[in-house]
Amino acid sequence: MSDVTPLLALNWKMNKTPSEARAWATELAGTFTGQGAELAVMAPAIDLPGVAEALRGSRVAYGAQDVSAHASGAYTGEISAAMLLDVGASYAIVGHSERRAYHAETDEKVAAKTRAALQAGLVPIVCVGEELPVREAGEHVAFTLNSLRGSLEGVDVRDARALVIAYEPVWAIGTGKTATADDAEEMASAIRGELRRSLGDVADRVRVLYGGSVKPANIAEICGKANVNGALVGGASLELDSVLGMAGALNV
Ligand SMILES: O=C[C@H](O)COP(=O)(O)O
Repeated sequence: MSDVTPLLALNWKMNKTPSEARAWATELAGTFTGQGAELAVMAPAIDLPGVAEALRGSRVAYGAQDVSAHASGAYTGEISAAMLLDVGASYAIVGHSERRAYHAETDEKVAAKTRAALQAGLVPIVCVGEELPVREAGEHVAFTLNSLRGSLEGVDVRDARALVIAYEPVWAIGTGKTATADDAEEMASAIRGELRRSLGDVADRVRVLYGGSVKPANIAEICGKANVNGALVGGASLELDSVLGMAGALNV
């Protein structure tokens, strides 16, 4: 593992009511000691005020699962970066494959959200990754890098901590099929190369995460690879024991 502090980002997706989220976060705050990794809870937006209160004074960060491309105005149902920052959020997932698939989010839209987050001072976790037929055709690297370029159109970052990239092969999400650690490293390394071309040396310290059926039993091997700086976790992020197990496995 490199000297970049790994990020363990917990994507609850559409799980946990505000009461459940607050109780869970209270328990986490009392248990997590900050073992060698940064931990961030990516909660449903409506859960965030309660999560914020529960995590106050702890070493756990939090964020949202999406953010509007717009700063304010007539965009019914959307939540702006400024609103998220106001409840103390540090991160927003952008371009998750479920948003791309179920909400028709294109790379262009993802780039607009990424820019909006960055302009406001919220760290976007920009997700890219291929579907199974693309991998089977051997085109996964070219596809994912093309998507990354589109998702970062117009983005310029000087501080490596301002941006996080998550490689999530769609075929490994919620399926129990994990990419091998070598698969994750192949793509993370390619992503870093692309970031170097667009951002320069700052790319060496941008965190590149892997996501897709990560759990306590496989996180250390995957995140032990040189270019993998943590994980974006769905299913295994819902239970406290499993989260503490993953955080412990990342202890460096
Ligand atoms: O954002 C997280 C990913 O979609 C991975 O989900 P998963 O860990 O349930 O496979």
